[in-house]
Amino acid sequence: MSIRKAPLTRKQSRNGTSKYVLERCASINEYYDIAFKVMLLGDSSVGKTCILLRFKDGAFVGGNFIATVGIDFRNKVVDVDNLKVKLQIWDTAGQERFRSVTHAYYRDAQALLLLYDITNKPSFDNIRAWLNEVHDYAQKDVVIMLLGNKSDMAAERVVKTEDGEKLAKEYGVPFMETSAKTGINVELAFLAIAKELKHRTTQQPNEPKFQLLDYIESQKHKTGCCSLV
Ligand SMILES: Nc1nc2c(ncn2[C@@H]2O[C@H](COP(=O)(O)OP(=O)(O)OP(=O)(O)O)[C@@H](O)[C@H]2O)c(=O)[nH]1
Repeated sequence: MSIRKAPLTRKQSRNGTSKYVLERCASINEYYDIAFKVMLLGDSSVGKTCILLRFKDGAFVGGNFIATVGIDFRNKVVDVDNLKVKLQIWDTAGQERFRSVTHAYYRDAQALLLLYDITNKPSFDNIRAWLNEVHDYAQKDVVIMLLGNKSDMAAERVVKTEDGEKLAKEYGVPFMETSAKTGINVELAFLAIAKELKHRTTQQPNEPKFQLLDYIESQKHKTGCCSLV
């Protein structure tokens, strides 16, 4: 196995924004062109681990709930416009007692997926507190996406789709409802993030900016009226 191109890696600039430079990859075992770090955040039991495992392995690992201790990660390489994009996805513990551990990782993340559970109102109400943490600890130009998970549990829903949309609009971030159980919108969420990060990195000055919200909308129309929510 060989590396097709030198991967791009992030360099932190003084004003807190990130820049990417071409660097030779040391390992010959990793077949990718660009690598990004993505973090999953949200209250305990909203489904962060299940969303990650659904994306990584294409399966729902439900059943007994085992809370994440500290932090864990998985890699997945996806194709974006003929480039191999490696997403290193950090799964954080939602429990309060691990917060100081996870804060240390925010700074390295280029994207954050912020989850709540549509059957758990406090997990939605806490999104504002999570966004405050993001503001305090993450890079200024970090890509954020809001996900309302467990959309398969319609009978137990307590957070309306419109409330998720409204909150996302208020903060200017994309929003989708997902289900780690059925898999709906899980791949799309990660692919949209990968596309956004790839375009930010490789965009030429004369190229039009990639529109993340428009991309998500267009995928929604491709796959039917309600596939994103
Ligand atoms: N029905 C349904 N159940 C889900 C879904 N996602 C997760 N669950 C269940 O919710 C519980 C918690 O899921 P986890 O993925 O472990 O939650 P977490 O956010 O990683 O929790 P912490 O590790 O404590 O932060 C488990 O019992 C899962 O089976 C989903 O989309 N639908």
